[in-house]
Amino acid sequence: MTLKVGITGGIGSGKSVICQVFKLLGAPVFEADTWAKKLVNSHPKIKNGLIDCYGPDIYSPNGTIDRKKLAGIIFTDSTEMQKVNGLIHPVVRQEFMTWADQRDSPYVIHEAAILFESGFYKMMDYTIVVTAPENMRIDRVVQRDGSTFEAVKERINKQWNDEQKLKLASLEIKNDNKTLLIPQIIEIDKQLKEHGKIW
Ligand SMILES: CC(C)(COP(=O)(O)OP(=O)(O)OC[C@H]1O[C@@H](n2cnc3c(N)ncnc32)[C@H](O)[C@@H]1O)[C@@H](O)C(=O)NCCC(=O)NCCS
Ligand SMILES: Nc1ncnc2c1ncn2[C@@H]1O[C@H](COP(=O)(O)OP(=O)(O)OP(=O)(O)O)[C@@H](O)[C@H]1O
Repeated sequence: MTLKVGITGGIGSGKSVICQVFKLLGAPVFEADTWAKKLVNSHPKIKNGLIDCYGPDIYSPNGTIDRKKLAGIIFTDSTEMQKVNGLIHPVVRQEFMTWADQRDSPYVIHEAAILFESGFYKMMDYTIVVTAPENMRIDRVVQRDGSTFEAVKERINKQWNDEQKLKLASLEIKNDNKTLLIPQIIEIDKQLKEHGKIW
């Protein structure tokens, strides 16, 4: 049976970098956010649902989502966010299950920024939280995206904190520039491949 391993972490924690290493070790990685963004533009159930809620102008004339409009709706009103997530998440979940069933690998990775918040974690055999000190995360995102300190801080304030995530997680990967990163990843990969479990 293919094990399902969920990886999450706050903005700038290093989820994507770590998933790249898992990919190099041969693990298939499902990037939930990338899939969700693709499905918003292509899946009839989501498209019809969003149009029913917000009118046809939520899509541009070429059929792609108006990101600014949707972001304006969901990031200012948590009820609307729940409604939109209620349309998107069941479809992403279904796509993930189908995708995972088709992979020939001892384990697969599900990378999601909101693994716990969305309840996706319940479908995983193991969950990993990537952690790093807040200031380091902010510095990384400022460097990566050219965002301001304040803008990153605002995002952080809207996400669950590490303590909340770690309470539900099976494991932590420390990406704090103090603990060696690659050996932590190699050890998890080895446990999964050789023993079909993480400790
Ligand atoms: C709402 C959209 C158009 C906003 O685009 P924009 O480029 O302004 O922002 P971006 O994509 O960088 O997201 C900003 C941050 O919000 C988080 N976020 C995005 N969508 C959601 C959501 N539905 N629920 C909670 N957090 C979300 C992202 O993880 C990220 O940290 C876009 O994020 C989108 O299409 N979201 C739907 C995809 C989705 O639900 N992703 C969540 C993971 S399954
Ligand atoms: N150990 C590290 N050493 C140096 N740079 C790092 C390290 N980990 C991550 N980075 C850099 O920090 C930035 C943030 O990392 P990454 O994009 O992987 O984070 P993320 O958790 O996926 O963020 P987001 O939630 O915003 O998608 C990237 O530019 C990445 O290259």
